[in-house]
Amino acid sequence: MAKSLTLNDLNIFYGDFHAVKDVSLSIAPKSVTAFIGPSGCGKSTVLRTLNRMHEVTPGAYATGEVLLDDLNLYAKGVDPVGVRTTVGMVFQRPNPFPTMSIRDNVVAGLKLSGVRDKARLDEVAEASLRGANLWNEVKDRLNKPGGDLSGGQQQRLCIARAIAVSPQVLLMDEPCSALDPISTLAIEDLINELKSQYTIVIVTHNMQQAARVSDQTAFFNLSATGRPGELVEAGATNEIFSNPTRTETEDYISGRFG
Ligand SMILES: Nc1ncnc2c1ncn2[C@@H]1O[C@H](COP(=O)(O)OP(=O)(O)OP(=O)(O)O)[C@@H](O)[C@H]1O
Repeated sequence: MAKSLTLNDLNIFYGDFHAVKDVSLSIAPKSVTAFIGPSGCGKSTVLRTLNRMHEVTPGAYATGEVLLDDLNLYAKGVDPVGVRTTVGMVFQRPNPFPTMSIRDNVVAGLKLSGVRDKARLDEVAEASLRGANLWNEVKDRLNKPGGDLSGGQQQRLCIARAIAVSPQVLLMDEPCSALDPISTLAIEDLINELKSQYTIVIVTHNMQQAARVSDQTAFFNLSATGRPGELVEAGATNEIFSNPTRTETEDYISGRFG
């Protein structure tokens, strides 16, 4: 079941460095939200706090709340490993285990959590590969290494791996930046299909991509180097692109800076 995310007064730090300031944002279930903004404004940092990946960096921490429906992911007693299963992540560069088979790549998370039944693993591998629009291309070579696939196929394999553990939210950090235009369109089509089941948040530098795939756009900026990044405005993507409230949003979207 896809869930909502609510960020309340989120402040994010790397040791002494205040990287992102006072972010409050609501993300509806089964929607796609795009994070846009110039380099260094904190898009990836905010994304990583949504599944507690951020705190893997030594000295990094966040204050405020991230609610998954009603559950505060930062409440005492919440297991960050469990959070990362519920809120899955796909990275900029496809990162399958290169020598592991395609099938085993998809079910790696399930195996780690103790599932051993072969029929069950085969079933999840097929469903996840179908869900990632990769099944037809790989069904005859499931035992070949994941590293043999093209870049676009590897990224869809990583999406299959992320959905195999039945997450409620999918985070994508510039998932197309290492891909050619045709593979990029395949991933965008896939995002459109996945949002019927998952809540999706995507960081992108590509304005057309944000306009094509997202329902909501959040524009981040920073007032000067060394200052924390801030959420300037968020709203329905067609509004943000056609009629932004703030001049800096308009300047960024129209390519006047960033
Ligand atoms: N591991 C880290 N340790 C210390 N500072 C970091 C770390 N990761 C990011 N930062 C700093 O936090 C700020 C926000 O970085 P972040 O990568 O989130 O920005 P971004 O908007 O995603 O940038 P880009 O579009 O270039 O990927 C930057 O000043 C960056 O240097």
